[in-house]
Amino acid sequence: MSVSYYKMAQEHVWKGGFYSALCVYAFSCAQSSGTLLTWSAIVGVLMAICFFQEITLLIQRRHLPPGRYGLPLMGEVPWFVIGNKMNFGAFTAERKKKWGSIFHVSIPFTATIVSEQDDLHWLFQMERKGFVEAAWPSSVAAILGPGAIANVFGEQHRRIRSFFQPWFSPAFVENYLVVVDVTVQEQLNEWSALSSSSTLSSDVFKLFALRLFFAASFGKVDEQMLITFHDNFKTWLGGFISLTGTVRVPGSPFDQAMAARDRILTTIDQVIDQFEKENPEGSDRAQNTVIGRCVYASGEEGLCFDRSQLKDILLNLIFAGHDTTTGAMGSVIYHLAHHAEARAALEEEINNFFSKSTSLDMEKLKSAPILNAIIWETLRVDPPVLAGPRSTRQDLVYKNFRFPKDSSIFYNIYLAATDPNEYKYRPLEFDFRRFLPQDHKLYDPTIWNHKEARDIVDPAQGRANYPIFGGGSRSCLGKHFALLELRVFLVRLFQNYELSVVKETKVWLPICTWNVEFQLTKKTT
Ligand code: HEM
Repeated sequence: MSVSYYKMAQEHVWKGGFYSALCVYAFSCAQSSGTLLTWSAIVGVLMAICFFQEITLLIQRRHLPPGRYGLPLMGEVPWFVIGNKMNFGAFTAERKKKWGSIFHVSIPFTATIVSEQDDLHWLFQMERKGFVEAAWPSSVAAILGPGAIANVFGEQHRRIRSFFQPWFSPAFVENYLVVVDVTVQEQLNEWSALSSSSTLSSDVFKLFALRLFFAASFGKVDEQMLITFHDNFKTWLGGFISLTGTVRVPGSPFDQAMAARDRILTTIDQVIDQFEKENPEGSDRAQNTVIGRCVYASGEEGLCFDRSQLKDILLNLIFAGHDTTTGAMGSVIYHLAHHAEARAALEEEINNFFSKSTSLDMEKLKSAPILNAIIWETLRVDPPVLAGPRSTRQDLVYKNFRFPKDSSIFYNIYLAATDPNEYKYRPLEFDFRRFLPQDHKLYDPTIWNHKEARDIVDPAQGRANYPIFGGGSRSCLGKHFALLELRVFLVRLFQNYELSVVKETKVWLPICTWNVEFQLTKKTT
C-alpha cells in the first residue's frame, strides 16, 4: 500500500468515524426525547447512508490516484477560491506534498494531476501511442469550437499540424524577424510617448501581441479589426473558468464567452472575405502567409477546410498566438523590474551584442546567453500555460495507479518546472543564472554544478523537465515564433528605453502572468 493511498484511507476512516459519531448522537437524542424521535431517526438514517457511501467510495477507489472529492457539486472549489485565492500553484503544490506526484483534484470537475518529469514523459508516450488524447473541459472545448486544432484528433489532427508546421519551423520563423522588429520598435516608441502623461498597464501587451501575430502571419494589420479582436478575446478568455460548465446562465462568464465567440467568428468571416477579395489564389499573399495558406488549403495534405472549420482553426491560432505571449511579456517585465542584477547584465549584453541602428541578427538573438536565460527562467517560474488536459482512451496502469478509460488527466507544467528534484537550487525563485552556459562569467559552479540541477535540464530541448511549451503530439506549434517575439521585444526595449514598474499583481488563471503598470522613458544616450 503506497503512503498516499494510506493517507486517503485515513481520510475516509476519519470521515466514517465522524458520521458514526453523529449517528450515535442522533440515536441517543431519539432515546432521551420523544419529540425528537422522528428527526433523530431521519438524521441517523442520513448519516448511515453517508457512512456507507464513504466506505463504498473507499473500496471503489482502491488503486485510483489519491485526493479529495470535497463537497457535493462544488468539489474543492471553496478551498481553491477562498483558501488558496485561486493560486493554482500553491493549491496543487499543497496536494502534491500530501499525496505524492500523482493525485486528483475536484475544482469542480475531477481530474488527476501528474506533476513530475517521469509522469509527464509517460503521459506523452501514451499520447503518441494513441492511448490518451487531448480533452479540454467541456466549457473550454465549446468556446474553442468543434473545428479548433485543440478539438480534433487522430489522423485529422496530424494532418492539420503538418500543414501548419512549416510556417512555424525554426528556419521559417526567421522570415518574420524584420516585420516583428519593425512592429516592436514602432510599438515601444508609441508607448514611451504615452508614458510621458500616464502609466501603461499589461493590457497594452494584448493588443501588441495581436498586432505582432497579424503582422507576421497575415502580412497585414487592420487597426479597427485588432481592437475588435482585443475586446472580444478578453471576454472570450473569461469563459475558460466556468463554474456553470456549458450551461449558458445569462450573464455568466461562459454565456458572455459564447457571445464573444460569435462576434469573433463574424470578424474572422469578414477577414476571410476581405482577404479573398484582395488576394486571389496564386497571388503573393495567398501563397506566402498563414491566412493565405488556410484560405486556399483545398486538397493539400488531404485537407479541405469548410468555412466553419476554417473559422475555428483561425480562432484557435489567434488565441494561442497572442494570449500566451501577452502573459510572458508581463512576467518578464515584472522579473526584470525586481532583479536589478539580471537587468544590468541583460543591458550590458545587449549593448555588446546588438547595434541600435542595424537590423537584428537571428543567430545572435538565439545565442545571446543572458537574454535567453532570462526568457527561459521567466517562463519556468511563471509558465503562461499552467497545465495541459488529456483523457484516457482505454484503461491504463501507471505507478500502481489505475486510470480507467475516459479518466481526465492534467499534466501540471508549473509543478514540473519547479520540481525540487530537477531544480535543486531555490526551485521557486527567479534566478536566470541556472540556464547560463557553464563557461559564462556569471555562472558560479559552486551553486549550479549539481549534476541533476543543470546538466539534465536544457530548456531548448523541451523535455518533460521543462514542459513550458507542452509535449507529446500536441507540443506548441508557435514556440519558435513566441521566442522570437520575446527576444526582439527585450532587445529593443532595453537598448532604447528606461523601464519603471509602479504596480504589479499576480494572475494565475486562465493565463499565468504578472499584470504590471509601467512607464517607459527614452534613453538619452
Ligand atoms: C510563450 C508563449 C507560448 C506558450 C508558453 C505556449 C504553450 C503551449 C502549450 C503548453 C501547448 C500544449 C497544450 C496541450 O498540451 O494541449 C501549446 C499548444 C499550442 N500552441 Fe502554444 N504557446 C505559446 C505561444 C504560441 C504561439 C505564438 C502560437 C502560434 C503562433 C502557438 C500555437 C499553439 C498551437 C496551435 C497549439 C496547439 C497544438 C495542438 O493541439 O496540436 N503557441 N502551446
